Parts: sequence; C-alpha cells; structure tokens
Amino acid sequence: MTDQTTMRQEIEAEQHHLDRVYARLAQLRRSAARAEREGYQIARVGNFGALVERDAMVFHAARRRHTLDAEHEGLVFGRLDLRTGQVLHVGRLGVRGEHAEPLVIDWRAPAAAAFYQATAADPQGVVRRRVISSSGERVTRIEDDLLDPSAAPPGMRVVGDGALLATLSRTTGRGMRDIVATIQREQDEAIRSPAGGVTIVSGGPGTGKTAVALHRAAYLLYSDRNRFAGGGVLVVGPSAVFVDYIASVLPSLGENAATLHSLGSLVEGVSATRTDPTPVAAVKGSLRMRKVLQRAVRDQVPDAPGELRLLYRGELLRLPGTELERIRLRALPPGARRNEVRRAGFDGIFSALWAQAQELRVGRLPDQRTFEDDIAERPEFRDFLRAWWPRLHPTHVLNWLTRPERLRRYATGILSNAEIRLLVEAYGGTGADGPTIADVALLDELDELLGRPPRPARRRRDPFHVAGGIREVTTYADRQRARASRDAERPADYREYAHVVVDESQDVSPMQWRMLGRRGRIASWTVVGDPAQTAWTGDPAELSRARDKALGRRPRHEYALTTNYRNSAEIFALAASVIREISPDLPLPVAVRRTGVEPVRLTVPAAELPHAVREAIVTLLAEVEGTVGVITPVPRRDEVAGWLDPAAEPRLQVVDSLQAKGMEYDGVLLVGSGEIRADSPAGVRTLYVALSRATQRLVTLDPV
Ligand SMILES: Nc1ncnc2c1ncn2[C@@H]1O[C@H](COP(=O)(O)OP(=O)(O)OP(=O)(O)O)[C@@H](O)[C@H]1O
Repeated sequence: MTDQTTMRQEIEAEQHHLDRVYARLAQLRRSAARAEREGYQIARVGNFGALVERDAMVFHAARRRHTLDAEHEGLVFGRLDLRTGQVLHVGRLGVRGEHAEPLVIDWRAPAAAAFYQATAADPQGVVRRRVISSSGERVTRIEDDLLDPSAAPPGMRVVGDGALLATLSRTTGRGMRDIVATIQREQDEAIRSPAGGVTIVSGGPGTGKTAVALHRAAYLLYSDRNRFAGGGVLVVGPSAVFVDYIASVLPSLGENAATLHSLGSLVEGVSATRTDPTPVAAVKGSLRMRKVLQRAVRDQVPDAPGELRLLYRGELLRLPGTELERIRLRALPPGARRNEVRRAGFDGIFSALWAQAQELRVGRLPDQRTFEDDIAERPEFRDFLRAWWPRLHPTHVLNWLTRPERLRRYATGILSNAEIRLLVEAYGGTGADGPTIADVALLDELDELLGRPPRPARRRRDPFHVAGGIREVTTYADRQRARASRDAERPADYREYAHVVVDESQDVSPMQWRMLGRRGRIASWTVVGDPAQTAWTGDPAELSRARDKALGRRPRHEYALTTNYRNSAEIFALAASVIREISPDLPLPVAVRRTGVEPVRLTVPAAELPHAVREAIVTLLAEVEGTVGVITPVPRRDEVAGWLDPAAEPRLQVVDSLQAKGMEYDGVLLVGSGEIRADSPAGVRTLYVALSRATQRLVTLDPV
C-alpha cells in the first residue's frame, strides 16, 4: 500500500468521525433552541420549584446554543489513541453523543492535557497522537506522532511528517493565528499555570510568548468562566499595530470576553500611536515624572485672573493676586486632589469677600448666607470662579508641559538639565500631534492626581425594573445576559479586572506599570516578555521596583520557552550574532526550521535608497506568499512609507523599529539597520527585535 493510499484511508476514517460530530452538533443546536423555548413555558406552571428549573434550563440552553452557533473552523483537530485502547478526539469545544459519550473533548479540559504534554520520553498513556487538519467540514491532512511504539496494537498506522513543521511553513496572514492544534509541551505548561498569582513567561524571539498569553486567557475563561468573564480579562500589548495583529486569536478560539488594549489606548478617550525616541521615553517613563506632575497639578492655570473685583452695594470688594493664591493653596494642601477640593477653594473666596465686606462696613449688609447667594448669582462672579479654579482634565495639565518655562519650573531639581532639555524639545510639538504612547501613562497619573469632582449619586438603572416598584420576573439566563451586556459596556477607566495579561512586558516603563497596576489591583496576572528585547534605557532598579509594586506579593509561577517557531534558522543566526555582541552568554532559543535561504545584506549610496527600497519590496512580494514588513528607524517611518504605496498592497506594512515589537512577517526589509543600532544604548536590542521578525526572507538595506 502506498503512503498516499494509507493517508487517504486514515483521512476517510477521521472524516467519518467528523461527519458524526457535525451531525450531532446540528442536533444539539436544535435541541438547545427548543429547550430554551420550552424553558420559558415552564414559568406558566407557577410554583417555585418550576421557576428554579426554568432558570437553570433557560440559562444552560441559551449558553449552549450560543457556543454551538459559533463558527468552528477546524472544530476537531486532534486524536489520542491511549494504551487502554480508548480513543479521544480533541477540539475547540466539547461535544457529547446521544448516550453522553464524549465525541470531542474541549482542548482546555484536563482530559485533553495529554494531547499537548505527552512526549516519547513521557507518553502519559498515549500511544499515538494525531493532528487533524481540515478545511470547513472536510478533513484535509493528518500528521501522527507515535509516542509509545511498544504499546502500539498491530496494524496501527502512522502517517504524515510532523504537524508542527507543516504549520510553521504556512504563510503569515495579516493577523496572528491560533496554535491550538500544535501547542508544545512547555507552552502548555505555561497556558495551564494556576489561575491565581502571577504567571511569568519568558523566552527569546518567536518562542510563542504571545501565543501562550492569548491561549492562557482562553484557558482561564474556560476553567472559571464566572470569575474571569464576570470581572473581565484585560490583554495589553505595546502598540495599536500589535493589538490589531493579535485581535483575531481569541475570537478564533471562541472567546470574545477579553478586552484588548495597547499601552496607548488605556486611558478613556485617548488613542496614542506615536512612539517617543528611546531617550525621551526613558525620561517620560521614570517614576520621577510623578513628582514633576505633582508640582504641575498644584500650579495655577495659565491665564488665571490676576485679581477679583466686585461691586457690592456701592462698595468695591477686591481680592488681589497674592490673596487669591493664598486662598487657593490653603484649599489645596499637598496630596489633595484638585478637582475634588474645588468647593473648598470657592468657600475660601466667599469667606474672604465676606470678611472684606464686613471690614468696609458695606451699607445694609445682609446675613452671610444672603450675601453669598447674592454674589453667587452674578454671571461675572461665576465666570471668575470657572477661570480661577476650572475643572481640569489630564490633557490640560499635560499641555502645560509644552510651555518651557513651566516645564523647567516643575522639573528643576527632579530631572537633570539634559533630561529637561530633552522634554522641552519633545513637548514642542505636542499640541499638533497629540500625546505619544509614553504620555498616556502620564495622563493616567494626572487623572489620579487631579481626581474627579464628586458626582451627585445616581441610582443604577435596574434592567429588570418595570414600573411602580414591580419587578419583572427574570431568569438566571436573562440576568447573565444583562451582565454580559454590562461587561461589553465596561467604561474605559474600569479598574476591577479579574486577570491582566501583559505582553512585551520588557518594554513597560515604571510609569506604565503604575498605570497597569491601577487596573489590576484585585487581579491575577500573566506577564510575558524577553528582557533581551527591551528598548528601556532608564534605571533598571526603578523599573523592577515599579513592576514589583504593580504585581504585589502574589505568588509567582515562572516558565521559560526555548524554541523559536518563527524565524528560519538562517535568519535567527543573524539576529543571534547581533545580540551576542552585548550578551555573549545569553541563553538563546533554537530555531527549528531551515529554509536554505540566507539573509541578504545590501548597501547603497544614500541618494539611491528610495529606489533600492522599492526594488527590494517588489522582489520580496514576489518571493513570499504572505505579508511583507518594512522596518525603519523611528524618525524615518513616514519618509520611507512615502516612497512606497502601502495602501495599494494589502500584504505590505511599514512600521518603525519600536512598532515592530511582537510583529511577524514572511518577508522583512530592514531599512537603516546601522541607524537603529546607533540610536540609543538600547539600539542593539532594538535591532535584535527587528532582525527577528521574518519567517522566510530577510533583507537589510543601509545607505553608505
Ligand atoms: N506551538 C506552536 N505551533 C505552531 N506555531 C507556533 C507555536 N508556537 C509559536 N508558534 C508561532 O510562532 C510565531 C511566534 O510566536 P509569538 O509571536 O507568540 O512569539 P513571541 O515569543 O511572542 O515572539 P517575540 O518575542 O519575538 O514577539 C507565531 O507565528 C506563532 O503562531
């Protein structure tokens, strides 16, 4: 029998099972819809027991129907033949047959763990592991691993030549894909790490840290849905480009309950995408900025009125600037939140005016209350109060930093002169360009320092309140649904996440750790990163202090990943040679795939760079089927993008070296590698990141 015939026969056998699963799924869908309908009918019976039964029935039926209705590409992707003779199929969701026999086990269930953890050295009762690929409802390929040949029954066939390599050789799309069928053992251990505490996953480029982080989010939502879907799971990545890249992984795993944010979009109403040059980011990310901002929030607003003049019953009441400032500072003791103590400032003004009116013996002076009511009604007085002590938004105060005189005043004695100069220059253009990603953590800090004016208590609308104190009878399912819709409407400043996942954590600055910490006060955490890829050039001790503070004293579980699944061995060898220059003893991952194609290194006269870039892109687009990324030094992204027409070619993306963090392309053109290397003390690390983004082809192009 030829290999192909064997493969065909095995595919047929799996197709038979898959057909059974899809038929059962259709049946389950129908009965879930029916159960939901019938559940509502039970209410008519009217007794308490029936209502409880209805609750449970409707809830389970509705949830089940929702799960079954989802699209399931590659619904069944694995099979285990156990020593006991038992056969288990593993898939994206659990499905039972008519007699409750398991037709498919959810990949996250404990019984499926052996699919990822069994090896030839430790088969865990598994004789053969099979990875099944399909397209729609048709099985297309099978890849087997014989883990325990001594226990294989006679006639057991082993086909294919490795699911992992087959998966790794496919082309890269615009979005990242899930790896549910080929999760490796060390990755699986990290994914199934205990739900509480802090799970820390480290590993070099391409070792699957992002994939692990996202599959872990899906695993947690499965293992304790009430806790994690109820409180919410927050996934944070470095940039908008990256969040866009990973956005489809969780939905492909059937999970929509996680909230994805970039570090630039964590604050309500802000969506920053600009990166600061590394030295500027180091200053903005330092904890010393908190002290600078503490000074700023106590300062008087620019253009505040210099004095208050008010004519009252023929007498001029006047509070000069010095008096106004004295009142303001008395109402704003150090540590007070300016927006919250506005009322105290206003009271100070009223008292000072009253005292003056008494001193001047204003004719027919009424009692103090009437006096205050009289002046409070004057529009010009109200305008004065609004101008003198406005309610401040964090962006107002950040904008004050664009005034060099103010910035110097706040930063002197806290930042060095050189750092102040860097900031003065960096904030020169803020008005026009909007905040950078590093500014967003400052906005969050300002939000905390400024506080919010006390709101009049507003009663939460009860979704089931009908009228006149009569509550509509609701089912558990209705309540769950209402809760889910509330979850979807979580405000952008929501702080009570049950789990926070931080990707590319090596680049989170101390100020950004403070911002994350505020959102994870009661959360458990998954933190993934690679210190060798960091662009952080600030104080390392300060960084670890801030990180430890955010993560608290929760127990830590650490995992290290050791295989690079992204880069061809040839490409990673070049990246590795660069990082070895500064870290000769750094343990590096092993790249498992060879393509036989070496990276290409080109130099051209500077004037010919635009032409050479265009030419290299044409070649790369022809050589690879998937995506092509152009990576540039931070200040040159727009210039290089201008030489190309990325909008006309959907496979092409132009990113700067910091936006390239976490990204992956089949072909990469790296423009200006020398400039990236020389950019800052972290230049070599940033270059290492840029060199490790390609799966198949890498071209570096430098002007001479
Ligand atoms: N077990 C696996 N099976 C198939 N593909 C995998 C597996 N693990 C990782 N990959 C693929 O390898 C590539 C790199 O994964 P990922 O982006 O998660 O790595 P990373 O460690 O976050 O990388 P970096 O630190 O460089 O950003 C992705 O295309 C991912 O799908």
